[in-house]
Amino acid sequence: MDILNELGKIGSAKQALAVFEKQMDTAQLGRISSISHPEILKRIANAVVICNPEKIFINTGSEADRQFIRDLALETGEERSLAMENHTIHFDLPGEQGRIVDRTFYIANPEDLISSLANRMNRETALEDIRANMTDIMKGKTMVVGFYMRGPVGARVSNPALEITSSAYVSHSADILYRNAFADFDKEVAARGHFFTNVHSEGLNRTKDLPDARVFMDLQYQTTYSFKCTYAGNTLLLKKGNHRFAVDKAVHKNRGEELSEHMFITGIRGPENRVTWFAGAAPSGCGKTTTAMAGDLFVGDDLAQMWIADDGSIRCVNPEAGIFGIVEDVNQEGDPLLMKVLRQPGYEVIWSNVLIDENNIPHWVGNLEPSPEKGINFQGEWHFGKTDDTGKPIPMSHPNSRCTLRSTNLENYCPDAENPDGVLTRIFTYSGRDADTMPPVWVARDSDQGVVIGACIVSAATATEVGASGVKRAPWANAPFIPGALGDYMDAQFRFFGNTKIQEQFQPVMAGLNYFLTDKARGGSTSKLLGEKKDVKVWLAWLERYAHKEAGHIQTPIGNLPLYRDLAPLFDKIIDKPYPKDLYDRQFSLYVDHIIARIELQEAAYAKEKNIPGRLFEILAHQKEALQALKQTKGPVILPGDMES
Ligand SMILES: Nc1nc2c(ncn2[C@@H]2O[C@H](COP(=O)(O)OP(=O)(O)O)[C@@H](O)[C@H]2O)c(=O)[nH]1
Ligand SMILES: C=C(OP(=O)(O)O)C(=O)O
Ligand SMILES: [Mn+2]
Repeated sequence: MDILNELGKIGSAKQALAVFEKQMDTAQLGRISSISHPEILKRIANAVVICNPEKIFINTGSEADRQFIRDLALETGEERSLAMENHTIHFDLPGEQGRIVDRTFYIANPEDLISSLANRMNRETALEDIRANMTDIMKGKTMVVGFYMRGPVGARVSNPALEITSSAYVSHSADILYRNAFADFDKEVAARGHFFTNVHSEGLNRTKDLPDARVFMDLQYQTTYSFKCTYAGNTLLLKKGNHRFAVDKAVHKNRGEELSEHMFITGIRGPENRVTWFAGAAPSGCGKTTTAMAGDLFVGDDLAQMWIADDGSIRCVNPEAGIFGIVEDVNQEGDPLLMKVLRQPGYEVIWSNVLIDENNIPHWVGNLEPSPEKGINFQGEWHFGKTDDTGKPIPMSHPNSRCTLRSTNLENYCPDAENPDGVLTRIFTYSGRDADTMPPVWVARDSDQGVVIGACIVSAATATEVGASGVKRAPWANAPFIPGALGDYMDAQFRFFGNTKIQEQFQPVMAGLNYFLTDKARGGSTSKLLGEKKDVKVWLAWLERYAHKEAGHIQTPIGNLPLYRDLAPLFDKIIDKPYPKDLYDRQFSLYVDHIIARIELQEAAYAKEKNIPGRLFEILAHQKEALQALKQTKGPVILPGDMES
């Protein structure tokens, strides 16, 4: 039972056109008449019948249409203009500053296998919930219908998707973050035989309605429903809602041939101007944007869809075309290229949940600029020293404050982002907020070990999820977006990276990265990090040299570690920074008991899941055994030099 159709009852293109004739003016009717695919017309018409908007706007992606949407966002009060031309501020309710994981559900039939890490709701219950909340929800509002491609037009893994929303902020964001494909949409849908549908309304946008807010994903009908919320992670379901559909497709339809990952895509220039492409996973708020921006050639900062091309190489495309990035700690020191877009004129930026001062200038925590004493932020009036109900100081900006901007505005933007053949990707990284265990970089000896690195990411919670806390497992940094069983997803990883179609010269180099190791965990007394943001460039450069067999390594039970004599010159040349040997020793010593505890944590957790490939347990057992043997001879803390052969 398709909920959209069940509630809207529009079963044919003819009925859909009758709805449009009744509800649209001639200009909009003219626009929709260029769409002929009956399924597209039906889904839009059903959404119209259910939500009952006062007006409908078909967004063709023209400059005039973009301007209409920008103006609408100001008119509805969802956005407000700032001092810098083309900059606006949007605030989400204080209680909805991140993804509302507890109110996010997969719509499932009893027989459907849904990830043990996700919420499910049966179809009948979801139907009633959507009926109760979305009927007439757009009364008095303008519904904007947008037609997008998630990925370059013509790319093998790109997916067409509709974004239907009463929020001008959401459609404004969609137009910055995705490729408007109104002109190609009909053709692309016909060629691919599918498209995704997203229906959203913020409703009355009141705190008291937040308990009723929902994010639903219907895998069977590739449709999302979102209501009574505004945060883009909950509402712009072209992003994580449709990412879940793409993951499902990669795992269940094209297993071993395709993957859909929570990864940045960036290129590093190595010696003689060669370009080596990276894709890397990190949980939300753990460094994807930062790493993508550290690259010389930017393609994406959050999502990657990949496939094995006919030449036996792995190709990646970004389903998105912009950044919805965290601004906390973004500053001139660590992020000069992002700062240019944020602080210099000439770019379009939607800010969210930062502090706006009396001169209409945005400010945020960690910008290393002088801070105002007062202003307006995510919780209303703010002044320095203001505390919440519990007496805790309220920060100037919410830790999940964001900026929304187009990739083409970035100085390191690479036009290959639009290449339907993707970028030939050699290096895959996995990272999390790991304060005390893993070194800054280590490389798997083969693809199976690489898959295990991804499976074993552990990370501290961030402000990107409402109510999250503690240190948790974060498999592939993609777990929140894996609809089905983890065992199937893992099997897809082994089959993809181990696919015999991948040619020898294109074999993936798979590595762990950790930017968050602390001084305290390595014998110091402070919680300061043992590195800084700009070091990211060095870790990437070292991996680049390693992939081209121009850097040596130390073999260890967890994988290969860099040599001091390769790193020190890279620190000097790339970021002009001394790299003392004792810092290297602290960063790359193996704290064996910590690592073994991590392995045991993974073994215990995966033992509880069904159908986990045995390969994972073999590799973990082997690592544990080798670590125990090493501990016998070298002790519990092993200097990298003590493992050199
Ligand atoms: N100190 C430090 N902070 C980092 C580093 N990488 C990311 N961050 C901070 O961690 C937060 C999240 O990073 P971001 O790259 O936006 O994460 P994403 O959500 O995965 O894209 C931001 O506040 C960054 O400034 C790093 O290498 N060092
Ligand atoms: C908005 C998101 O992206 P990011 O990984 O940048 O936090 C998210 O995953 O919720
Ligand atoms: Mn990000």
